[in-house]
Amino acid sequence: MLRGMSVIEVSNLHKRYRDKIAVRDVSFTVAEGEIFGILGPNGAGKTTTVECVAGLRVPDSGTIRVLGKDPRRDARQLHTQVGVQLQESHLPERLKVWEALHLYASFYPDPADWERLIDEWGMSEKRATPYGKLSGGQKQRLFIMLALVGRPRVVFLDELTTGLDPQARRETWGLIERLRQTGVTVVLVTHFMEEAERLCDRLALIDDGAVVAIDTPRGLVSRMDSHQVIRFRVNRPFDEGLLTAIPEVTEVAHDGGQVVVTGQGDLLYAVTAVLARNQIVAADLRVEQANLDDAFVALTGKRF
Ligand SMILES: Nc1ncnc2c1ncn2[C@@H]1O[C@H](COP(=O)(O)OP(=O)(O)OP(=O)(O)O)[C@@H](O)[C@H]1O
Repeated sequence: MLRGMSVIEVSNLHKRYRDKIAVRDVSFTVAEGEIFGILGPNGAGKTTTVECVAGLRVPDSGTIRVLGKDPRRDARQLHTQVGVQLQESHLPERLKVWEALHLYASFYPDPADWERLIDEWGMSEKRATPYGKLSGGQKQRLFIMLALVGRPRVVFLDELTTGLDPQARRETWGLIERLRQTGVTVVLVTHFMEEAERLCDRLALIDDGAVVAIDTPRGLVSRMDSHQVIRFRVNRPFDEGLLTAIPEVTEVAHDGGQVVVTGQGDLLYAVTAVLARNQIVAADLRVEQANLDDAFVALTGKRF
């Protein structure tokens, strides 16, 4: 869903490193206030794309506008409006949380009140803790705060939750959802489907340096709605022809003791009606809903 004007416009981005084409042809726009995900497997070209858009790398061709400006030519003007948290960021081990924020705040003419940021991001108790003593999740919080201390309008977050345990990852997701409420536009690079599904308003699926699809998570998954899977166990042997004769059914298979029926349309109703009519009891019945994983596989023919 587009909420406002485009704050990022990328057209036909291309970038190679010597003989390796990292980004073949990437185009997308990001609207103000969106959380826009760039999702793809390792090596797909996500980081290179974001580094070009953030003005940290020079593309070989293509055009990029961030808040109407060129990230390289207008770097000085954009500096105060764009916050970046890069993959595998590091700080000196002994630098304390407050010192890092104090230092970063000094880079901006009109920084956020970083004492308040510390409170808002639940780091008051860690205020005087050195970077090297923070947990993975706390380090990520600090990096988000550092990306926000210049009061940016656009924030790039690259692989924010990679390396975090599931609980810390979920906590970080909660924090990013809070970012949404501040109205800041977020570009989130990730290779976690679940993360993209939960957080992003829209997503660009990237594979092998090119955009495969751009849509809302729901929109991407709904492309898969024509493909449903039902699993169940039966109380007695039965004639499979009963199921294959159903127009909605495309395939009937077995997985261990389970019957696995694939099909489309109102598959669940059609299958359960036939089973009931034939006095077959379906136990442990489960409908598998398509997710982003399935969408990615269907769109690229690959698994993450
Ligand atoms: N500085 C570089 N020099 C040469 N090749 C590079 C460089 N940086 C990236 N690459 C290659 O370009 C391709 C795209 O890399 P990129 O880091 O943009 O992908 P990614 O989708 O962010 O992957 P990951 O999730 O692993 O970070 C990869 O094949 C990578 O090996």
